[in-house]
This record gives sequence, C-alpha cells and structure tokens, in this order.
Amino acid sequence: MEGEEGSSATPNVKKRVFKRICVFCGSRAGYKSTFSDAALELGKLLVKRKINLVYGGGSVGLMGLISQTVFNGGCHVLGVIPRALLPHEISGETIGEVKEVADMHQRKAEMAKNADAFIAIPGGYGTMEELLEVITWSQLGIHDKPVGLLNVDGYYNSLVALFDKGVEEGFIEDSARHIVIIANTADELIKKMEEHEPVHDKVALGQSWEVNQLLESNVGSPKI
Ligand SMILES: C/C(=C\CNc1ncnc2c1ncn2[C@@H]1O[C@H](COP(=O)(O)O)[C@@H](O)[C@H]1O)CO
Repeated sequence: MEGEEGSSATPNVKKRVFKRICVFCGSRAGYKSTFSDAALELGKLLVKRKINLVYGGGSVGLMGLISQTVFNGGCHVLGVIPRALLPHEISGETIGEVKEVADMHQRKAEMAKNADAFIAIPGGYGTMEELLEVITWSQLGIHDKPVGLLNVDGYYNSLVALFDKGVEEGFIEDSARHIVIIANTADELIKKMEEHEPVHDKVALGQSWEVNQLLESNVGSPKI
C-alpha cells in the first residue's frame, strides 16, 4: 500500500507515514483571510511533520503561500508545471525543484506519481478538477493513495452535498463516497488520512494500469 509504514498506538491499526503530499489549491487567494491562513497552517504542518510538497508550480495565490512556507521550512518542494504556464507573468516565480511538462494531463499524472497522498484546499475549477480526477482514479483502482479535502470555512459544503446527492440518486457507490476524507483543519485532516484504510483492493482494473502508464500514453493530448 502506498505511503503505509509504521504502526500506531492501537494494535493492528497501521498508520500511513507520508513523505510527499500533493496539494491542489487556488491560483488565487480568495477573498477571505481564512483561506490564506489555512494554506499557511497546512504548509507549517507539513514542515513540522517533515513532509515534502508536490504542487502545480509557481507562486500565485494559495499555491505561492503554501510552497513558500514549505520551502522556507526546509522541506523539498516539487512544482510540476506545463510549459505554457511557465512564463513568470502567468504563474509567478518558481520555487524549489521545477519539473516542466508538456501539458495539463502530464502534469496531473506526474504530480500523482510523485506523491503518496493528495490534499485539496480551497481553489477554483483547476483545484476542483484535480481533486475529482484523483478521486476518480481511486474509484477505478488506479491508486489507493488517500485523498483529503480541507473544507476551510465550509467552502466545499456544496461540493460535498453534491457528492451525497450522487449517492442518493444512484450515481456514486456508497463505498466510493468515502474515498474523499474531509476535515475542517489541516491537523485533523492529516490524522484522518494517516488512519485511512484503502477503499478497494489495489488496482481493480488490472495490475498493469498505473499512473506511470497514463503518463506514457499521453502522446497526442492537447498541449495546454
Ligand atoms: C490563469 C491563472 C493562473 C495560472 N497560473 C497557474 N499556475 C500554476 N498552476 C495553475 C495555474 N492555474 C491553475 N493551476 C493548476 O490548477 C490548480 C489551481 O487552479 P484554480 O482554478 O486556481 O483552482 C493548481 O493546483 C494548479 O495545479 C489565473 O487564475
């Protein structure tokens, strides 16, 4: 199981130990200071726990706040950024290690490959799309890495309600609804993610379908 090592105080309950977490977050900071505060708090918590950061690269919005905090705290920061977004005027200063990729699809596969868990904090379409993609990949059995949602100030209440509606209306399996781990604070979220049991036996769709292969099969996708 990815990210699983060590054991907790409770016998027979193995806790995952995260080395690298991929954070999806807004390229804007949002209007409320609570969003920036949450990005800073999560960044500090990663540093305290010596967890490295994988993210979308650049320094705009909440992406800049979290990456700077983790970098200043001495942890490794890997920014994965498509060539088209690399110009300074689009994504701002780069920080830490920067991996330039061909397009958005390759970026997501690369971010997934380099992390042992995912956390989405408030953001816009980009963040939501990244979150939903890793939930979908988990549902399909492509990975069993924990997916966390930091619901700062109830920002994601409507999205969570939509997930519940999906279950109620028969579009989402109850078990798949539990792929996403939700908490209001970074500390609570990481603790829950450490204790999270995989939703499925790894790779429901066949051992060979890995994120690595998604990366390789990326030829011909739109260059954005
Ligand atoms: C178009 C704008 C900013 C573009 N700059 C970005 N730089 C790096 N990564 C980005 C950028 N925009 C989106 N991303 C990725 O999506 C997520 C944030 O998107 P959101 O729509 O702001 O939530 C983030 O995790 C990145 O991986 C001006 O908005």
